[in-house]
Amino acid sequence: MRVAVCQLNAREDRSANLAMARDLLTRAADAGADLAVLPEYTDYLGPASGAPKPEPVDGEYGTFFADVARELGIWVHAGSFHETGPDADHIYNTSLVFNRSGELAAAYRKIHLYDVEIPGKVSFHESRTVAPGDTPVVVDIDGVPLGLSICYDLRFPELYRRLADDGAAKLLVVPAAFMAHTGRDHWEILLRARAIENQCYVLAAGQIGNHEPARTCFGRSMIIDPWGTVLAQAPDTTTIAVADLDLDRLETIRLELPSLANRRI
Ligand SMILES: O=C(O)CCC(=O)C(=O)O
Repeated sequence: MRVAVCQLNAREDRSANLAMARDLLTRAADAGADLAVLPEYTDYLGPASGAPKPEPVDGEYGTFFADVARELGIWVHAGSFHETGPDADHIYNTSLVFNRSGELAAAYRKIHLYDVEIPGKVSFHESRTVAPGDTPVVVDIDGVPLGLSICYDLRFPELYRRLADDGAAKLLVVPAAFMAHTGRDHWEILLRARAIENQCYVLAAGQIGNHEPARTCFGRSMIIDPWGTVLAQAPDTTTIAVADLDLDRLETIRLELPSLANRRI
């Protein structure tokens, strides 16, 4: 299976963001990818005051990526978008996955919300405008189980253990808009830890660069194997990173170093 992670800089112009995403997905398909992954909030990353009107899963955002998946004939993980929430003040931060025919294969609502106060560095209160999801999701991609998560979820290993355990996930996906301040020290180490401890491939697609009013995203989108080795990493620009996943290698690692089987629960 060949996979691609797409790295982009979404801003306030939703049509421009979608056009950029389509361009990267096309590049991924041209490179022979079976599955391509977009970052968190591919629809819009800008001031809360200009945020797009939230939509249902089958709204414009979903329809756009369903069409792209069908046209390109690849699996598309459409990052995340502003989904209609449970009340007027809250949306859901939701990922959608489309199969090669453009059918919706899965939807996942971000469970862990980024409520952080690091004086002078990060002040973020996601739960003021976003309601948490409550359901871990694993989706079958051409016979390979893919576990879903979004950005801050990365800090909660119990979610990934559940995806790998109950869901039998072999791939874990992390669409993100990871802050540069925390990303510098935590992004790669957390991604590689999730890969090693769950003996899974990890596909991490991040936003890159500045977004109004005051957010800088770390980028460094990467694909990691179950041994924790980085197979591909995007440079600091709008681009894709591509890697071939070897499921036999995953089984060999699980057989030779059976840490999942050696657990004492
Ligand atoms: O966990 C972090 O440091 C960043 C998380 C984040 O930016 C997000 O969830 O939007």
